[in-house]
This record gives sequence, structure tokens and C-alpha cells, in this order.
Amino acid sequence: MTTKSTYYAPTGGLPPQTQLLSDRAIFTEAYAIIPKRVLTDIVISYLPFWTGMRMWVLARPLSGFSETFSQYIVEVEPNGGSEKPELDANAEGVVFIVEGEMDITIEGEVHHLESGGYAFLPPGCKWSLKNNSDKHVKFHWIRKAYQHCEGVDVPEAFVTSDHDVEAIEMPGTGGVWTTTRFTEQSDMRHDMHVNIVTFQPGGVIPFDETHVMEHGLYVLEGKAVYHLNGEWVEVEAGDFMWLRAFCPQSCYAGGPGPFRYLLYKDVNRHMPFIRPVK
Ligand SMILES: NC(=O)N[C@H](N)C(=O)O
Repeated sequence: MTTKSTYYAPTGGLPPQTQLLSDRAIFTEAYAIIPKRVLTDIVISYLPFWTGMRMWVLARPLSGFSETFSQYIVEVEPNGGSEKPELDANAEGVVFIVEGEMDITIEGEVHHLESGGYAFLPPGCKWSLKNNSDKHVKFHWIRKAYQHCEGVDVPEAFVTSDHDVEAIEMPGTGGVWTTTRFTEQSDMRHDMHVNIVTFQPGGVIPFDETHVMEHGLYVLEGKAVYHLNGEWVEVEAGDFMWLRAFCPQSCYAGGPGPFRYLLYKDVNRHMPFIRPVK
């Protein structure tokens, strides 16, 4: 299936001086909302061994105990990139392009990724990245410490695109709620899923899902009201939601177009054993 999508990609700079001060940035014990207008020059970060890049950190483990992932939006200038993007040998990652194009080299093979392009990078994978185009490229980079499991292989790297993977209807929803799955749910090599969830206008999660798995949700397109831990929050393209384990969640897609988000979820593992069994 080939359909072109336009994703929200932040612009940086500062909001105009005329902007109202009312804001929807929220941080509670169960969730955080980072609205798109918070993604300004004030919150820019950089990383070692990168050139011509800046990034917005959307999520990272806070307590060092129960949170599983970090998520960045990375902007790379023409000719920018990194020969040593990942410094942690046990980190796996997903890269998802929201604007522009770039080349990613994985184990010596060069792949050209455009908007909607998706790369899975397993732990220990050798990869590098370069923007060979004449425009900025922007992408999400989601990272997690891989949970090895004796007898289960580490998954291999792959490259695909939102445009090449068919969205699957959630049972009984008549197609108003679909999920684009980039890995098979039954593939036990994977301990994280980064999928795209799409609701057509009026589509709903009709009950407060409550589960131990964490989420990062970045709104790629459209708008909705999300019900988070008993509170209604309006969200739109460019907003980020960080949901801690157990945060009750449901939503209502407001239209007029589809409501789509990139969804991180930790899956397929026992909870970590903190102490070895004697
Ligand atoms: N908020 C969500 O989209 N949650 C998903 N249904 C999920 O947990 O897979």
C-alpha cells in the first residue's frame, strides 16, 4: 500500500511574544504532556560524536528503576550526521523519519530513508547516519536497554516505511481504529514495539486501558481528546504524551482528518529480576 502522509515536525525558534500564556504542559505521577510549542530552542540538547545536529529529549528513564525508554526528536543539517551515534552496546533503537531524507548505514549497507521511513537497530548493531540532502531531516529516535533472554535470538536490523506496511484493523472496529505493526506481535526476539496507531474521525478507545506497559505517544497527524488517569486532555499533531506504567488511557478522535500517533510499548518479557536467584 502506498499513501503519502505529512507528519508534524517541530520548527524550533520561540513562540511569538503575542502568544497567550495558557499552556497544556502537564506533569503528574501518571503521565506527562509536552505540547508542540514547548519544543523550542530553550529545550535543545546535543550529543557527543554528532555534527550539525540538535535534538529535543521527549522522554528518558527518570527514577532509574521502572522506566524503560528514551525518546528524542533529532534534527540534522545537510552534511551532518554521526559515525558513532549510539554509545551503549546494549541499546536497541528505532528511527522514524518525520521530515526530509537521510542515509543510514547498517552493517555496511546504505539505506536511503524518507519521511515515513523506519529503521530498527538491535543492540550491538554497527550503524551511522548522514544527511546527504540539501534540507534538514527530522526523525524520532527511541532507545531501550535490550532485555536478553536465554534461548531467544537478538533480532536483526531492518528498514521499512509507514507507506509499505499495511495497517491492521483492531477487531470489531470496522476499520476506524487500525495499527501499523512493524514487527510481529508473536516475535519473542523483540522486547519493544514502536507502531503507528490511526483513528478515523470519531474513532475511540472505548474504555480506560490500564496496563503495566509504558508508552510514549507522539501525535503525527490530527487531533483528539485523551483521557489520562481520569483527566481529559486535548492533543494535536506535534504533542507528546509520556504514560507511566498503569496510567489509565482512552481517547476520542476529534477529526476532521485521521488522528495518528507513533506508539512505544515495552513487551514480551518477564519483569526484570533485580537480584539474581541463589
Ligand atoms: N494508548 C494506546 O494506543 N494503547 C494501545 N492500545 C496499546 O496499549 O497497545
